[in-house]
Amino acid sequence: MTEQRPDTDVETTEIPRGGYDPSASSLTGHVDPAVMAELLSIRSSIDNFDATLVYLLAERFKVTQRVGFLKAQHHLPPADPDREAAQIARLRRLAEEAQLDPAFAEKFLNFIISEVIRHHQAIAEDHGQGAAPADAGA
Ligand SMILES: O=C(O)C(=O)C[C@]1(C(=O)O)C=C[C@@H](O)C=C1
Repeated sequence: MTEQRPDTDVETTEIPRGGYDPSASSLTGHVDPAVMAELLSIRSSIDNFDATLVYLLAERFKVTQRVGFLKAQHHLPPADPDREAAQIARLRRLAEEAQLDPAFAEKFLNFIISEVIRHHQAIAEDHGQGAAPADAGA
């Protein structure tokens, strides 16, 4: 027997759970309805990509948190500049192959890595040892 969902669970408006309105736009009323319909259709794909990015980033931060704990336990410095240089060179190459601006790929990776390093430093401080200097352990 299939379980009945309570009435309160049933979506009664066009705005889905979480209050997100995929049709929110400053262009409403200013654009031909057919153009608006095409725009909304393309935007639904953008929404899927953005959701995927969030999930991917969440998973990346989960694994880098493990690195943060490992580094803190073994008194290793939060940043590894040689590793970063290798990652950036690789991502720039991949970006070129994918017709993505390599400068953007580099900026994006640097942005993520600097946040990871901040997290590593916080983990190290929670372990009561503070952040190790960048060249320590080299
Ligand atoms: O691989 C590491 O050592 C990490 O700490 C992860 C990571 C990354 O986010 O990829 C972050 C900081 C380091 O400078 C290099 C790489």
